[in-house]
Amino acid sequence: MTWDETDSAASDRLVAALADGEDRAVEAALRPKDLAEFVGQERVREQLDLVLKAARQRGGTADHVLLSGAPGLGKTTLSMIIAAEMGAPIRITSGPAIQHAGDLAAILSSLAEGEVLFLDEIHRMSRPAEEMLYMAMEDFRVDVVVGKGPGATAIPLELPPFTLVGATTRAGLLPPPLRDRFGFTGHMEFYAPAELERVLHRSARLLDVPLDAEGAAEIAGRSRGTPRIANRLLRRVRDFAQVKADGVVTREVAAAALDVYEVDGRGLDRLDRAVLDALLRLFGGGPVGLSTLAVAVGEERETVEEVAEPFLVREGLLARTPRGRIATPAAWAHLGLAPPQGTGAPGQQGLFGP
Ligand SMILES: Nc1ncnc2c1ncn2[C@@H]1O[C@H](COP(=O)(O)OP(=O)(O)OP(=O)(O)O)[C@@H](O)[C@H]1O
Ligand SMILES: [Mg+2]
Repeated sequence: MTWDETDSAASDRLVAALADGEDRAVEAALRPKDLAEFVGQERVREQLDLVLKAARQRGGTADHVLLSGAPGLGKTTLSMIIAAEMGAPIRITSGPAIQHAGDLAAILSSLAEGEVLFLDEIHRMSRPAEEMLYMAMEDFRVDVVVGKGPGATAIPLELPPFTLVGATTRAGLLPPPLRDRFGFTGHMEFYAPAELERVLHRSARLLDVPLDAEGAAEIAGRSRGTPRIANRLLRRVRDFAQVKADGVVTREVAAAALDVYEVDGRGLDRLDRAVLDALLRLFGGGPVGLSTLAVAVGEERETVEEVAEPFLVREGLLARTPRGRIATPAAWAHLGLAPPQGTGAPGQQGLFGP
């Protein structure tokens, strides 16, 4: 099971990073339309701005762009911005949608000059399609194979210059020859709270939700560094503000709403807290094996490992060690528990300083 699949299995979570049905319905409306409107990612934005400006000055087509980063950080949004900034049309497809090289040939041969081809989940393309893509990216040419067996012939087909924008949540899975053919790679980072506050104010304006500065800060702190999650939490808080308060999203309203949805002050949900709680209360902070921990929480091993742990590790609450999972001092503090006397649980001595 891949990380993407487990995350989608758990995508009913309010803090899931992958898009759910409601997200897809509203995201188009919330997408920034140009680079200036795109919040954060300063480095990627600045570099991309140069790439696009230079291409425009030359009157040519922009280099191929690879965007990598966790779900919900703005890869699709940025691909559309690239097309808009170039004044070019965009064609959208994805790795899993391209089963055969012929599917890709059909798309490539119908591109207009300068068109942006957005290839989402590019790491999930089939091998033959990938090989066809190498040549298309480099030489703007494909070989279309006609016929079968010994009589088969390859007919070269010239393509108009186009810009490939590839997106991937797992850049490490891309074969190097593919990665090397991108002129520019932008790695998207998780967003700082102040950036998420800007995303939230912008979305609130578009959705006509009265949101004050402290309300935005409260939601931002619970959004796991991810604009998609911030926008989703904003919608739930809006419901609460409308039904239980006077419609205005203040710090109190946001906190009360997200407490109802069991998303805590740091963005942990019920599953995340259950894992930490078991680790601390039942196993004294560890080390404990993954399987044992999963049984204690009543979840599958994979769910704990792929769904809950990545964020806990990122937050510095849990560490994976060869001897098992251990809680950090921050985990004890977060659940309001006192660590065992001394330097921590057996086996943890010296791991976190004196
Ligand atoms: N920098 C940003 N500024 C404002 N809003 C953003 C930004 N990045 C993302 N968003 C918002 O977050 C939502 C999710 O972004 P997007 O769909 O581009 O993510 P993604 O990286 O393509 O995710 P996935 O990996 O699941 O395809 C969009 O609705 C968009 O409005
Ligand atoms: Mg996307």
